[in-house]
Amino acid sequence: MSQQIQTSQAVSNSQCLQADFYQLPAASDEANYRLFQFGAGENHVQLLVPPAKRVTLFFGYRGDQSIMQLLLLTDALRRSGAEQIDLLLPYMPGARQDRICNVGEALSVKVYASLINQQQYASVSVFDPHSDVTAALLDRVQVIDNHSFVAAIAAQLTCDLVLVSPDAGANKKVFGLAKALQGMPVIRADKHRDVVNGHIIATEVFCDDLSGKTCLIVDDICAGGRTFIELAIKLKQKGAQSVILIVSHYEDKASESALREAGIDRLFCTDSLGVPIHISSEFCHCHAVLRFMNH
Ligand SMILES: O=P(O)(O)OC[C@H]1O[C@H](OP(=O)(O)OP(=O)(O)O)[C@H](O)[C@@H]1O
Repeated sequence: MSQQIQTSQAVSNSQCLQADFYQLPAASDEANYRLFQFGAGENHVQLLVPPAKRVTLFFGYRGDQSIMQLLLLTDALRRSGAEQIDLLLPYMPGARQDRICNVGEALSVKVYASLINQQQYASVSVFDPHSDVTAALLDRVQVIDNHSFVAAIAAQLTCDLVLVSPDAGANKKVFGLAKALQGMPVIRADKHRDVVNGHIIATEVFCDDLSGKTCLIVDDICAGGRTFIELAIKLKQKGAQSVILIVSHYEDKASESALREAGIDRLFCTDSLGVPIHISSEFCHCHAVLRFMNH
């Protein structure tokens, strides 16, 4: 009898420990739940099998509608018995809107963070958010830096590498990264942005000669790409042999020809915002973000 009890206890312990994995957007062969929209536009989620008590929920943000899907899926999981939900959040929405730049704006990052906090996740793991404000606002947060992502790329390159910090806001993170990469040299740069229209007015690189160097520009996100276009032009003017852009998040909006013409030779990103489709695979190498999220 005791063996029977031990066996059933062992099974129930392992069930307690084992977490089900859910992902949103759903995988093409998703069998755990279905998601659809009613005619008026509401999303609807239905679980097809009961979840384990512990669930790991990977949420790839795909616009604000996907936030609603996340809230519905979270609710469905809890109602069906999930007691502990750990959220993997490769991209924190609103992370760049971390301060009020113009009168009348919303503090977007706080709004998104409040919604996530209301879900009472056991933990929230965020990959390379724009600034420390994200970590300050989210409850039970774990920030996953870009070190292993950049290290995996740098390991494939045999040339004379330098890191380039594109602006003052990136300095702290890039110097931390340099330390993790056994003291790789850092070139600092800065840009001046008109906060009213978002245009970049000037870019400076604090270094004279980059002859023979392969410059790794490392930043959290490439949106329109103007930051990196202006910077790459300056780096090539200073003699850089090669310029490689490494961003954790890629919005898939920048023009490949504009990036190339400015002197960017390759782009590395993750699929935190989806696999880019408007850029060629010869130019852009996209890594699966889950690999770098300690999962
Ligand atoms: O591809 P782009 O359109 O040029 O945008 C990308 C840049 O924007 C963000 O910085 P941001 O200028 O918002 O930094 P800040 O918070 O320091 O103002 C990000 O960290 C990149 O540097």
